[in-house]
Amino acid sequence: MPKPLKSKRFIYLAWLALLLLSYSLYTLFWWQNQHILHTQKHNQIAQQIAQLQAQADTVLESFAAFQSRLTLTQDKTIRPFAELLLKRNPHIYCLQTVQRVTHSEVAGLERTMRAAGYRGFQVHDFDYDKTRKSLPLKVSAVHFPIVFMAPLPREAEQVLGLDVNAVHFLSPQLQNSGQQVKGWSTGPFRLIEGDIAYGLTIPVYQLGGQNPDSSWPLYAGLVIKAKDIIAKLQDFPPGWQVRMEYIGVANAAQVELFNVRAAGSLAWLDRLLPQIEIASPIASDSQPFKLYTQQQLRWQSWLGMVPLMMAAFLLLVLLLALRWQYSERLRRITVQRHKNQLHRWATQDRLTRCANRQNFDQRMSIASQSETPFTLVYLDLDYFKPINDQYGHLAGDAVLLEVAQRLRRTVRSQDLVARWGGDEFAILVLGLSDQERCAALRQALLDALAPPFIWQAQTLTLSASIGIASYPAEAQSVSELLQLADQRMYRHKVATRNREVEI
Ligand SMILES: Nc1nc2c(ncn2[C@@H]2O[C@H](COP(=O)(O)OP(=O)(O)OP(=O)(O)O)[C@@H](O)[C@H]2O)c(=O)[nH]1
Repeated sequence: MPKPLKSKRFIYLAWLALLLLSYSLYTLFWWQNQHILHTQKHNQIAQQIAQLQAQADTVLESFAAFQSRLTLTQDKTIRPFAELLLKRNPHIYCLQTVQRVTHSEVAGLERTMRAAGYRGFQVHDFDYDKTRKSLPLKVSAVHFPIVFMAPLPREAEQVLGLDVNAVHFLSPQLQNSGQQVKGWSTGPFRLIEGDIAYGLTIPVYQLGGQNPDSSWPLYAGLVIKAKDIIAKLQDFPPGWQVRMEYIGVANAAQVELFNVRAAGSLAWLDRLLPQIEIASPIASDSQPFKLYTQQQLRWQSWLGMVPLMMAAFLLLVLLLALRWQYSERLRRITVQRHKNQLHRWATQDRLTRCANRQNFDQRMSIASQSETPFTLVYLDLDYFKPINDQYGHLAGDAVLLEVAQRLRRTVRSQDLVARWGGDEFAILVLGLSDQERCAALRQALLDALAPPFIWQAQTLTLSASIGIASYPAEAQSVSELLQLADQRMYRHKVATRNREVEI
């Protein structure tokens, strides 16, 4: 049959569509979830870096405050303090002081430092030659020698007094530092040993010190290696890439501080999935950096929740199947109830719930065809019309219902009581044919109707005329039987009337 096949195909398609929809929703939910998780992790990293920056600022400020009470030649006092600070903040690579001197003052500074105990003190250029030896000092108006405070480099004699004048990342700020009162960060630069680092510098307000040319003569500085920042960050899950860029000056020579990928390889299938990318500035006045995080999404995380999803889907299917089965059962029950009702309406009288005339006719023909002897009792209520007229139709209905119940109570369960129409009833009594028993039945019926019926505090008297005829003893056919019973009932009615008239 083409119809069920079509609807079956529709059901399969509907399920497929539902499955696809569920997986699409699941993927959307997963994407959202991954985005939230990524944002949380990104913020966590940004917060960790901001904390390191705040620590670096504090260290530098305390170092500068300490230095403000001392001169550079008193570095024997400064150095232990600087070492202590570094011990407590291992992510800081080194602490240093930077002095601003004019070209003519360089020789004087070298003399003072040598006299203070640094016999090899000499101001060099910042750059090294191929053998890693410092280059001689270039001639320029102002120099910025660096004195390393902690840790003390191995070749201290050689390193002490390096000049940062030529250093692209520091020089411009130092030159203009007359206006600077706050600390500032350098862009990223490569240390001599190859690591990427960045520096922080802050003017030292020397108490009672000289300030000959309105520029700050002394600065405190520190250096942080990028890899020390990375070491402080938590491990990144596979598929992650974290990058930090300097955003302080637009034309900085090097902007990237670090760019790390998480360990662990990705499956080639993962590359089919999209990536999540977030960028945010790191909140710090002196250290303008921007953090970028990128994550290659992985099938592994997508599959992670699939069993749960499958379970939810199967549960849904199960619930729908149960619901369908339940509604199918409900539908069948409703159809059956409907059929029963239709059957009742076809065979029963609506008011009295007795059999109706068609049903009664059918039962009589069945009995006559199977040659079962039976008796027909035909009963017509007396003076029913006046009840209707006097008390109304509702009273008449109540009387008809009461009569039907009394008749049913009087006969056996296998006998059939029917409402013939109006105020007429018929009873089919199977197997009854002898005269005496018929007379007894008539009397029983009259007795059943005899008690008065109380309707809304009104006492109503019930009586009926009864005609009885037996098949096949007294009639050859059903119609003959009906006629005979009717005649006898009528005769009974007339006789009753005459008696009443006589009385
Ligand atoms: N309340 C009610 N009245 C009905 C119903 N069907 C028929 N009747 C009424 O029953 C009455 C029957 O008429 P009759 O048989 O002449 O009334 P009756 O007073 O019993 O007359 P007799 O048989 O000569 O005693 C009519 O007035 C009909 O309107 C019904 O379903 N409900």
